[in-house]
Amino acid sequence: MLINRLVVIGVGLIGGSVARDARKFGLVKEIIGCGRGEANLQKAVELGVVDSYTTDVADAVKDADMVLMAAPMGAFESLFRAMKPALSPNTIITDAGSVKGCVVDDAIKVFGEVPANLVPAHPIAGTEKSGVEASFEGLYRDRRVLLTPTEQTDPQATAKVRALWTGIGARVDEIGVEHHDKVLAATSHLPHLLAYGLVDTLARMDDSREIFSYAAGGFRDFTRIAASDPQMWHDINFTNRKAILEVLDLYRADLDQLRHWISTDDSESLMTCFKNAKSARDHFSSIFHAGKPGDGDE
Ligand SMILES: NC(=O)c1ccc[n+]([C@@H]2O[C@H](COP(=O)([O-])OP(=O)(O)OC[C@H]3O[C@@H](n4cnc5c(N)ncnc54)[C@H](O)[C@@H]3O)[C@@H](O)[C@H]2O)c1
Ligand SMILES: O=C(O)C(=O)C[C@]1(C(=O)O)C=C[C@@H](O)C=C1
Repeated sequence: MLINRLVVIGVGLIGGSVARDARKFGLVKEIIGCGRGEANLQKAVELGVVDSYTTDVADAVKDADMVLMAAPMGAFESLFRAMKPALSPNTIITDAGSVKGCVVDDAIKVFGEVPANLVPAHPIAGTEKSGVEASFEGLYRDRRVLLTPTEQTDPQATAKVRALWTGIGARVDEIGVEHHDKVLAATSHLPHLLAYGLVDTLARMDDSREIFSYAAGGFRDFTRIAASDPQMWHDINFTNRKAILEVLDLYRADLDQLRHWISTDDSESLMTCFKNAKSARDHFSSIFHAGKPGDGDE
């Protein structure tokens, strides 16, 4: 058995999906859920996603082999504080958060250094749905998971977290914390910001929301992710502020360029941009296997 007692803090889409597969693949003996919303945790027990739950973080982690933090990024510092008095030095702490630098920073704030058994991780898979009822088996099959161990991280702890993810079918890579946050700002955080921004702009153009009656597949594909949980994305934008602002500024300049080409009838430049973008998007489709809920290319 890889893990005797797994504690999942935040049993939502991501934590719930890991728990389902960890059980299905026989990687864990016991799963304890922990969080704030009792109704969600009760549902998690009813669905068989966790064996039991508690809303007391210290109580949850005290005899854990591994703790998986799958709550919004803004909760991490207070979760570290709450678990600190009860943590055994043998307990591995890992997470599924979308930003990695803040996990390391929050850990240093609370523990005074990066604990040797902290293995920050990020599964690059999800959907726009949230809560345990949105969790499902197979979310991580053939999906990438990025581990960002630090120089202080014990390689045995990293190996165990890697074994959890590969055991549920994911493809695991290791990457530096800063590089992770820059790349994800560009490929995940900026698209979500733009989708939220566009839908809000259109909603404010038309109080009656009549405009949406005439929208179809293009609008749906561009904006699916604006249906994601606002708290989660609020936290991501503030915890990865620097990298997001950098790529947002780059995109703003390019938007101005697009505007300029249209206003000056620069057909060649606009066409070159669209052809480049199509070629890059076709390449992405060829390396990304779609076909799961949320993939958008179905
Ligand atoms: N949704 C995605 O596509 C996706 C993909 C990869 C990683 N992530 C990351 O995974 C984490 C969880 O996202 P999710 O989509 O499962 O969200 P979710 O809303 O489905 O689940 C989050 C859970 O955390 C609980 N929670 C909220 N505040 C808490 C607190 N202070 N203490 C304890 N529990 C708390 C909520 O009750 C909920 O059950 C986030 O950090 C997110 O950035 C999300
Ligand atoms: O498919 C979706 O709905 C997602 O938003 C998943 C997605 C992304 O691809 O940007 C969102 C946040 C993550 O941290 C990882 C994956």
